[in-house]
Amino acid sequence: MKENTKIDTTHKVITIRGLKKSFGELDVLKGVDMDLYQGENLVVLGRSGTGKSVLIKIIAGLLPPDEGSVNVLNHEITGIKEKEMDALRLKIGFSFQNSALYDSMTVRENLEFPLRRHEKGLSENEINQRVEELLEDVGLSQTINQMPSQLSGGQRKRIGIARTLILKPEIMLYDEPTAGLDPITSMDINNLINEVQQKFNTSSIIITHDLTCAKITGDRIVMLLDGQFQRQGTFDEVFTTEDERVKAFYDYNFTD
Ligand SMILES: Nc1ncnc2c1ncn2[C@@H]1O[C@H](COP(=O)(O)OP(=O)(O)OP(=O)(O)O)[C@@H](O)[C@H]1O
Repeated sequence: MKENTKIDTTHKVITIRGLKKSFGELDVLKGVDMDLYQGENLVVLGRSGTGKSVLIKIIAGLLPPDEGSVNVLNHEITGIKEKEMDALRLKIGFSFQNSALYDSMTVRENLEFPLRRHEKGLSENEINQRVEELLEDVGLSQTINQMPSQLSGGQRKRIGIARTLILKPEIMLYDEPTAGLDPITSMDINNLINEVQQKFNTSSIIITHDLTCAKITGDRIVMLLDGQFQRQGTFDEVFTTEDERVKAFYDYNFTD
């Protein structure tokens, strides 16, 4: 069970009602309702192809919903104007499954990049300070002048998350944060996700099929099955069920 989280259940940062999304004949999301509270880590679990990535791409304004309401930080994103969405996107940190660093840039340059692009008024001193502070926060100050090719997979992932954090997002979206990492490195990333929650007071959605990640990072878990959220609660609540689809997911996946 997680401790020390500062969740404000009176303040929703995302509210989704009746969200539907299809691709041609394929109905992926068939009426999803979801809330994300201020300061919460919400884990979305589901098998491959159930629409987890589609869900967070809709939240990030990268895919349009077909039906329903998606409210993010008090902006309804159905039919939102591109300019308003661009401004909103800056408050959403999206850590992609394969979020690649720029190979030809050092760690410092990788972290400077979003700042130079989106916060044009900053002095060189301020840029240096933001980069150095953030590297310290993610425990990788020593890598500042290294190239991505010189980092381990876990370090690259950490720097990728740091690059997302540098714009101080209010919401973090993590798409399969532990995919392709060994169990020890995965645990390192799980811990980082919790540290980010505590230090930056972000609200996060973590999509994963890694149950260890779900258990460690999730204040609340929702399970996407057949296009809808079928189970939600704490980790133990979600898996205390006779639903064979949920039990199968647990038995196959969990190694603790
Ligand atoms: N832009 C798109 N065009 C057509 N089909 C799409 C598109 N994006 C996603 N899909 C389909 O929607 C379904 C859900 O995809 P999604 O990537 O959300 O799955 P997922 O739950 O994230 O799976 P995984 O765990 O494998 O990443 C898949 O069948 C996928 O092929």
